[in-house]
Order: sequence, then structure tokens, then C-alpha cells
Amino acid sequence: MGIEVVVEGLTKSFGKQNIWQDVTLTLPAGEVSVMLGPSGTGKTVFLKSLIGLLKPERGRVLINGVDMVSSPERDIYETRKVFGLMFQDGALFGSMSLFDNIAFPLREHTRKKESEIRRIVMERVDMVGLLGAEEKLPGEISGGMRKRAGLARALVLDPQIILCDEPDSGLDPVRTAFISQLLIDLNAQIDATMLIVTHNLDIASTVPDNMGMLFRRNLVTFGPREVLLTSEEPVVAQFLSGRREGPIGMSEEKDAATLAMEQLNSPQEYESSPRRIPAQLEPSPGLPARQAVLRRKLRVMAMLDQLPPSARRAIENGMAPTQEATP
Ligand SMILES: Nc1ncnc2c1ncn2[C@@H]1O[C@H](COP(=O)(O)OP(=O)(O)OP(=O)(O)O)[C@@H](O)[C@H]1O
Repeated sequence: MGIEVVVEGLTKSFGKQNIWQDVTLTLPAGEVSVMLGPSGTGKTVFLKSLIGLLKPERGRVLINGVDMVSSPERDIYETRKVFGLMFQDGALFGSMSLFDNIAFPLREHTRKKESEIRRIVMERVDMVGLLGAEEKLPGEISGGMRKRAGLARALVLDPQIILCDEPDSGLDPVRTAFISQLLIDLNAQIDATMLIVTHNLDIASTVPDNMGMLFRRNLVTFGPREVLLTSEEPVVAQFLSGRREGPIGMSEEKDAATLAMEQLNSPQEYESSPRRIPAQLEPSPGLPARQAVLRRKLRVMAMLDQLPPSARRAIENGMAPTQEATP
């Protein structure tokens, strides 16, 4: 099963430029979480900080008791092995076949025999729907296939935590829908903790169990999907509805005068209306139910009293006890 990731008071700057400060959240073990935020708010910097590739100046990232910020490099290096990383462009080696790209981490980090490597690689190739394409070079396949190959490579070391940086970038809506389903299927099959960085509203509303949002150098919110999808917090509501009116501007934030003018001119855009919560994707037929769903239901039910009324209503409507929830 996936491992919990505990982030406490994380602050990162580059020189004088503060990227975000005092970020505190827990990625629940085995659940899928998404980090949203306008461009340039430091989502990629956040992913890189979780694996210890970037060093925040304050705070901790605890994984199995190892702090990825300040533990000895040897411990950080060892802990990095529990991660699978999928970068925006698939980050494949252009001169290697998909097979060799996917086999790379196994050849680099393990002493497995070639026959065993072949078995594992082909299993992952099958999982991401690339059977038959394994001898092709990255330049000979589509962007969507490259992403899936990147995902297969992220999976060969049986990661307990998977980080995906914009799995949808450069994909058309249909391929984005396929990658969303793939992420859910993957979670059903390997029960890993997953964090996805994306701008894509379809992914945000149908894939994750939990959602967070970075804006103005802060984590605006992090919590169960029902809380964000019904949130009346202006930044979250604007982002999730993809409208121009609201605190987010072209260069991240609008000044107070522009905001006041907008509110005067189109007050209805600011009024909160009941928000419909789209159904979360289910694993494809034939796959096991996601373990995360039951764990999350119990966790969310336990925190129900502390949630805003809109989220409470949505949860009560959508989370009536089902067979799954019976122990
Ligand atoms: N190694 C670095 N050195 C200096 N500045 C950096 C470095 N890496 C990132 N930044 C800066 O940190 C800020 C956040 O970048 P980041 O790529 O994390 O944003 P993002 O939210 O992922 O954006 P997008 O959604 O557009 O990919 C940017 O201003 C970027 O220029």
C-alpha cells in the first residue's frame, strides 16, 4: 500500500523570490490527490521538494520517518526509491526504444536478470496499453503514447508514491480522458499514494480523492474533493469554473481596483450558486475496487462536523453507506 506524505510548514524561495510559504498538508496513504494552481505558482517546485531535488529553506517532508528536506543525503536517496515520477514530456531518452526506456530504472537500480526485467517491463507496457509499441523510438509515437510510456517507466520499481507533473499537457480531450482512467485504474491495481499536478478541470473534478490549490504564495486549501468542488472560496471557485471574473488574473493576481470594478459590473458572477459534484471515475470493469475509497469514506465521515455546510450536504448525498463501506 502507498505511504502517507506529511508536509509541515514548507517554505521555498529562489534568492529573494518567495515561491510559497508555510505549506502544510498530508497526502493520505493510497489516495489520489491533485495540486491545482495558476501557472507559475510553484506546483512543479512543490513536487521536486517532495523528493528532495529542491531544498526548501524551512519545514519538513516526512516519508517513513525520513525528512526529505534535512535528513542525511543517503537516507533521502534511499527514500527516493519509493517514488515513481512522471514528468510533463515523459522525459524519455530519444535514442532508446520504449522497452529500453522503461527498463532503464530496473537496469540502473536493481540486479535483476534480463528475463525478469523483460517480464516486469512487458507487464507495465500492458498496464498502460502500449503492447506492440515497445520497440518504437519516442520520436515515432504520439505525445499521449510518450506520456503513457513515461508512466510505465515510473511504475517499474513498484513505487508506493507516484508524482505526475501535468499528465494532460499537450493531449486532446479524448486522450486526457484515457489518461484520467489510466490513473484511476493504476490506483486500483497498486494502491499507491498519488499526487497529480494539473490545470485540467476534467481531471480535477473526476480523478482525485483530495484536492489542493496554490495561489499567492500560499496553499489556499487542501482537502477532500467534495470540499473543494463545493468551495465558496473565491480563488478556488474561479479556478474550478474557469472564468475570468475573480481574484486570479492573467499575471496571477488582479489588483484591488480591477476586482472592485468587476464586482460592481457583474455581481451575479460572484454569487455562489449550488455546485454540482461530478461523479468520481470508477476503475475499469474487471479491476479491483479502489482500497482508497473505503479508507477515504471513513476519514471524511470522521471529519464531517468540521466541514462547511455545502460540503457536508454533498458528502451526505454522495456518500450514503454502500456495500463497500460495510466492514
Ligand atoms: N531552479 C529554479 N531556479 C530559480 N527559479 C525557479 C527554479 N525553478 C522554478 N523557478 C521559479 O519558480 C516559479 C514556479 O515555477 P513552477 O514551474 O513550479 O510553477 P508551476 O506552478 O509548475 O507552473 P506551470 O503550471 O506553468 O507549469 C517560477 O517563477 C519559476 O521561474
